[in-house]
Amino acid sequence: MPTTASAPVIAATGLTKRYGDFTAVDGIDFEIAPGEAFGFLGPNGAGKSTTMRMIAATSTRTSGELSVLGFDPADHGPEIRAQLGIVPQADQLDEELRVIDNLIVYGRYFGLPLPYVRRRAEELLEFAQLTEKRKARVDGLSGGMKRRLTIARGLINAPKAMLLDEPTTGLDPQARHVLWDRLFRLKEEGTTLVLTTHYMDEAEQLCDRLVVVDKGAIVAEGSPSALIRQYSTREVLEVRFGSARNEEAARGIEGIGERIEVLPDRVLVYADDGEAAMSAVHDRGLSPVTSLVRRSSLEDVFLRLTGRSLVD
Ligand SMILES: Nc1ncnc2c1ncn2[C@@H]1O[C@H](COP(=O)(O)OP(=O)(O)OP(=O)(O)O)[C@@H](O)[C@H]1O
Repeated sequence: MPTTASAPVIAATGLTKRYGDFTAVDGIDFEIAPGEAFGFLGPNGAGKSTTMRMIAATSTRTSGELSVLGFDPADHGPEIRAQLGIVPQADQLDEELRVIDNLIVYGRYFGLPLPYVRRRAEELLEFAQLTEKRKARVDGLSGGMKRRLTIARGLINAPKAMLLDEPTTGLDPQARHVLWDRLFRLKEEGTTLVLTTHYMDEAEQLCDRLVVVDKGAIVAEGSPSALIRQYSTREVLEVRFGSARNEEAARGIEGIGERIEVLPDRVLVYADDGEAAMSAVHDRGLSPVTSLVRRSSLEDVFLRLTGRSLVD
């Protein structure tokens, strides 16, 4: 049955994917509302791409329930794919074709009429800030431009939801910001965005709500700010004593703030007031080589929940 305005765009219950004995996605539950920007945040291998492939009906689930735009992907793959915009992890552009022709050829796959596809392709080039490159061959574009073209291509069929698998992995900081700006605009226009990422800043920038995934399971769910409030302190003091001395120094810091994490290169002191924690460290006669106070982030949430960093 097609979806209604208030029904979730995507809903999963006990969604599971096994490859032989290995469970890549382990009974996850989530619901994504229309117009929401929803993220799967987790490290490499957490099962994010597998989940995206099940949503896009390009991989079958082993068990559980999944509804995408009101359809079951097991039976309605083509109907689902016709209404989704898909941005895979690796750009699959036709490198030898010109920029504009990549959009036109892709639009024709959907059986859309040529005059419509031509008009829409021009609009999307404008959106992707690639109008000046419309006649360039794809193999001459930068990584950021290729990503934007892949996003434009995913929008050719005016999708009800965009699936973006690690949209900015491999891009330099400036290209990431340009891309975030474009995705932010889509979000403002009300497009449902479903994205995977292992970058906490990307999740914080773009997601209204996210699930933190680890080893195929969801370990927490909420808005970025709610997750930070629930699982971390307001601020974090980062102190470095030199790699051989961090463990020993951490013992001297014990009792300051709410919690301490010792990483190979630094000690994190979780405290609502980071400056006060820094004074307390100095009062104990400890003098770190470097110290800084920052706000808590989703990286801290992940560390708290799993004991590991998002990016190795
Ligand atoms: N076709 C497959 N056969 C066997 N194992 C697979 C297959 N596809 C994925 N896996 C395994 O399932 C786990 C989850 O992979 P998945 O690609 O979904 O993770 P991910 O969170 O998207 O990470 P990445 O960003 O590295 O893609 C990994 O351990 C991966 O090796």
